[in-house]
Amino acid sequence: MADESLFDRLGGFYGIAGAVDVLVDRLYSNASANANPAVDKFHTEGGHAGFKFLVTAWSIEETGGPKCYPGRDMRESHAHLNVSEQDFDTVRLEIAATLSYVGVPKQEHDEFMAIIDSYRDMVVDPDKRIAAE
Ligand code: HEM
Repeated sequence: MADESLFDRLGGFYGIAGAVDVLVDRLYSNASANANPAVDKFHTEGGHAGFKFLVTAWSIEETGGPKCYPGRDMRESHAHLNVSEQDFDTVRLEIAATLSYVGVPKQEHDEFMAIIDSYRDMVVDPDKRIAAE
């Protein structure tokens, strides 16, 4: 139904948790993401299951599901990572590829990617931000 939330249209808890399961596995072994030493360190130290939980809860809340995200805000949780525009594009590409891989239709794909893009300025380090033309 057109008035269903994005959360519902993505398959609710099970659909979102399933997509994040695939996404985080891909990110942990993504050589381009791990070219950022701070990201590589986090991935090497583990915390795989907890990270999947936080990204799942964030995605549930952002797409109109129940308020259940207990983590830090996006600026605070990425401040120490020196994320460049290129780093963001790497993660963005994995998110888009994962949505495609798990079969999310175009409408829902575009809506979810618009949410991701709205956080770019909070995640990219202010010193590495490339001003929009
Ligand atoms: C809009 C895009 C992004 C979303 C929605 C997102 C989501 C999240 C969430 C929910 C957390 C957990 C926050 C917490 O610990 O309380 C987190 C942490 C983290 N994110 Fe992201 N992230 C995004 C972009 C990125 C990018 C571009 C990178 C790397 C280039 C990245 C790498 C990490 C790492 C390494 C952590 C763990 C930091 C730590 O606890 O030390 N994220 N992210």
